[in-house]
Amino acid sequence: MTQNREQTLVLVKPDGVQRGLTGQILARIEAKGYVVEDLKMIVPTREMLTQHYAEHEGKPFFEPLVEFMSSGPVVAARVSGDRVIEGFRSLAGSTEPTTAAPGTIRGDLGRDWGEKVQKNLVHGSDSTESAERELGIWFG
Ligand SMILES: Nc1ncnc2c1ncn2[C@@H]1O[C@H](COP(=O)(O)OP(=O)(O)OP(=O)(O)O)[C@@H](O)[C@H]1O
Repeated sequence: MTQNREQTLVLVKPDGVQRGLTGQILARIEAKGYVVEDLKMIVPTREMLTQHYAEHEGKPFFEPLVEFMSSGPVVAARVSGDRVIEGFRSLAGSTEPTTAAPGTIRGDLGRDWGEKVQKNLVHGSDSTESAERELGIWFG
């Protein structure tokens, strides 16, 4: 059997923390068998977010996204497991919470609020390269 143990960065965004969903979100990660290796709650700086969302700089939702992400505490988790990068993204569901599949974090717990940014509760790294880069930003 191929082993592919990886690490990923999971963020519970300010909407998830503010709505008191951190415990439920972490419970889903653990229930699937992934391991929370490190955990912290911080209000991210604009500098961290500009690095984190570098690929979106210049897009119309970039400014509202940085504002939203720095509007309150975020819970950052370093999570490990075999194929955890794609596994967590599958658990999170697609970007738009209104249409994310039921059974996923975004599909079950999220919706649209008529705002400029999709408040979609969580972030998960999308590749091993992104995970390494993002874990450096959030955990140093
Ligand atoms: N078209 C859009 N309008 C408003 N907000 C958006 C839009 N696209 C993305 N966002 C916001 O920017 C974030 C980053 O976009 P990205 O395309 O990387 O989404 P994702 O990979 O599904 O989510 P994440 O990277 O947060 O896991 C999204 O999670 C969402 O909060």
